[in-house]
Amino acid sequence: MSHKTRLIAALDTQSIQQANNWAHQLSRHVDALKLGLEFTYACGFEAVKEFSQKHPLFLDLKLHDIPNTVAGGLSSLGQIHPKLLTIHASGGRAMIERAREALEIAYPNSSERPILLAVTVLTSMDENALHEIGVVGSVDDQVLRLGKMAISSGADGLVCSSKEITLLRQALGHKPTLVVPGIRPAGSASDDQKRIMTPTDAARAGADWIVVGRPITRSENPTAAARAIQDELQSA
Ligand SMILES: O=c1ccn([C@@H]2O[C@H](COP(=O)(O)O)[C@@H](O)[C@H]2O)c(=O)[nH]1
Repeated sequence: MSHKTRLIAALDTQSIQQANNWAHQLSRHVDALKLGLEFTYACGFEAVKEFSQKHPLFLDLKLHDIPNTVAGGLSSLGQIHPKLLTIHASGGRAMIERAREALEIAYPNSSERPILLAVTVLTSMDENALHEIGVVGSVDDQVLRLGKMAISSGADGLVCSSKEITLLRQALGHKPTLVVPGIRPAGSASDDQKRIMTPTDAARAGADWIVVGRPITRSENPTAAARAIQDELQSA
């Protein structure tokens, strides 16, 4: 059986009404919806909680702090039941281990526990950006280093770009969930995303989930844009 790549639409907005409108238009055409910093800071956790009761949710808050604070943050998720959530791999082994422990306590039933994803290198960064923050070597080296460390520390999966999927699969096998933003349909204008691929190429590379924001939400017809991406994934 061929590998199925699932589609997440990123709803980056400060408006509950806008998020609900998009969810209404998109929920039959995508596999999950992503809320991140913009929605959470503007609309609050009650709004995130309500949303999570209606839709499969990827809660992308990318926690990055000392282990005790990250563990405390995850313990406070309470009634929110995201399907996937994120921390930064660069927070280090102790932070990831504590994040894992906190989730196991907060969600004792493993079938309800969110998939813990560690962000390797943001898809908006290229090699120059990495060098500027003092990382020597290639993006591939850094993704691989962080990816191996994060999985061995208890992360269930990684956020990476499509360009690193083959490398990560060779090193880590097929168990880790690979979630891939930086997706741009052919012909898209360039923007802040640096390590990009089309939906077709990401599916062929073996992404478990792709995350697509602006190509859907800024399109004149978000439903048609999501359906076109699903069609690409089906025929990849
Ligand atoms: O490395 C990363 C990690 C997370 N993201 C998030 O994905 C979406 C992508 O949105 P687009 O509009 O399709 O660029 C966005 O919410 C980011 O926060 C990422 O892009 N890269």
